[in-house]
Amino acid sequence: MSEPLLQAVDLQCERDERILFRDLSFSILPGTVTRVEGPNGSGKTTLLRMLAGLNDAWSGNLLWCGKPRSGQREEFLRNTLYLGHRPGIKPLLTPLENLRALTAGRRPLPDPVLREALDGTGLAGFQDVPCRNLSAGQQRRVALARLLIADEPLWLLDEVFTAIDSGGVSAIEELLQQRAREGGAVVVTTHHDLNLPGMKRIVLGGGAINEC
Ligand SMILES: Nc1ncnc2c1ncn2[C@@H]1O[C@H](COP(=O)(O)OP(=O)(O)OP(=O)(O)O)[C@@H](O)[C@H]1O
Repeated sequence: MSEPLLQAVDLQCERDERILFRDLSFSILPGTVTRVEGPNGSGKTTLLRMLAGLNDAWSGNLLWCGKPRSGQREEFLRNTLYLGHRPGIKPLLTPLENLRALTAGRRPLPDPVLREALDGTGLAGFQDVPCRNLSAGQQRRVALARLLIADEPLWLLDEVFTAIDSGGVSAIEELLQQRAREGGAVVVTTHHDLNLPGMKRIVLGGGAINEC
């Protein structure tokens, strides 16, 4: 069996003196899609932000490729794509300008590549329109265009299906499976009825359970 990309050991997180989860252990293996499930407020976003290195209020251990993540933060960040539950789009910028800004710090790409990614998310004809004039689903699609050009092996995706129509959801499902087929791994939270073949689950709320 291949080595996990990410391993969580005995994670515990408390919010306002309430334990969200404890003794939570799981492995994220290459070639897998894992869904984090649980009711509103059970800690899905909190867990994803912990995994992404955006929240330090937790205890336990996280290993990246078998070694403590704390000692290899830059390596971890370089290999991880996190999309939060807000699209993170600047309303005054166009989709193209937003995508340029979102990718510039990591892997600057030429405009034709960015335009192709925006086309691929159904934004042909809207690439130069300020995002404030786009619908909620179109704004989400600007953020999702990153998935078409991402080379990070680990994707952490929080509620990225919000405001996306059924055709768009199917296209994203295919991208997640493609990342897994390519040897990457995806951890996703969603209230959508996502049911991919072989999908792993981490279930929060009422005592955390995991199946991976
Ligand atoms: N910065 C914060 N400070 C204090 N409590 C917080 C903070 N962020 C979240 N919480 C609390 O932690 C709990 C879990 O929140 P979280 O957003 O992780 O849940 P969730 O499972 O993603 O919910 P939803 O399905 O509604 O998106 C909630 O009770 C929330 O109020």
